[in-house]
Amino acid sequence: MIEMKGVHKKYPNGVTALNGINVSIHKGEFVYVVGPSGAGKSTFIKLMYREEKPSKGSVVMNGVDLATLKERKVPYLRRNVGVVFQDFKLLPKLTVYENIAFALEVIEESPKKIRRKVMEVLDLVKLKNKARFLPNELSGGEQQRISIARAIVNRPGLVIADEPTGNLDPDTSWDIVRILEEINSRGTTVVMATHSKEIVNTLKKRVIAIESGRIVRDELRGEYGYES
Ligand SMILES: Nc1ncnc2c1ncn2[C@@H]1O[C@H](COP(=O)(O)OP(=O)(O)OP(=O)(O)O)[C@@H](O)[C@H]1O
Repeated sequence: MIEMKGVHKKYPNGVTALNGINVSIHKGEFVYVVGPSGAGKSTFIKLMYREEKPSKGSVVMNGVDLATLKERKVPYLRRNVGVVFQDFKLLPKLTVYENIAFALEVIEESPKKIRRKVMEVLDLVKLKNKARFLPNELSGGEQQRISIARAIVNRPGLVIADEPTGNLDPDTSWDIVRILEEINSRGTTVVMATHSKEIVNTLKKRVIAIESGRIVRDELRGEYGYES
């Protein structure tokens, strides 16, 4: 599904964030990306939805090289990739329903289909009863569940989550990870950057550890491997 070969990323300020990444992630996998602060995890993730381009090397997703993908084709890529952020990034003036529907309106789905799909994902994250609420009327965990609903409403093949539990307490974090597991069990590939030792060591999945821009460990059913 995603193959990176010889990937380097140097930012315009001269910082080298990735320094020779070679990795394949297959359809249906659940992958944790771990490593110290500043190691390059977010940069690694940003390459997968073309938020950043590599300075060198290739990032191929389903046969398409994102390094050379034309700007006007990026929206097509993004339909197949749902992204979840640490700080939710919901639009504050839109209701929960509208935040999710927005992702479908831009691809010109019919109103009937939009309604069905939004209610389906709200059901999955167990927040149907909050459809008319504004984001700031929800708890952090609920906001993150909405942002996951928004990420999956187009049924993407890949969901990327960059520290999705970073702003949440442990119990709420578990709710979020369980939802990501559920999505993964239905066939969606999930890549999640995290600093949560507890989650990584409890739910054994593939672990890719990045340090100073390099993959230093890549294990199936791996451990977090840092003090926390
Ligand atoms: N837009 C940018 N411009 C310049 N340097 C950047 C940019 N984004 C990240 N960096 C630098 O690249 C390096 C890797 O950053 P990155 O955010 O990928 O690390 P990270 O592993 O996700 O860290 P954290 O766990 O703290 O989120 C850091 O030195 C960072 O300062």
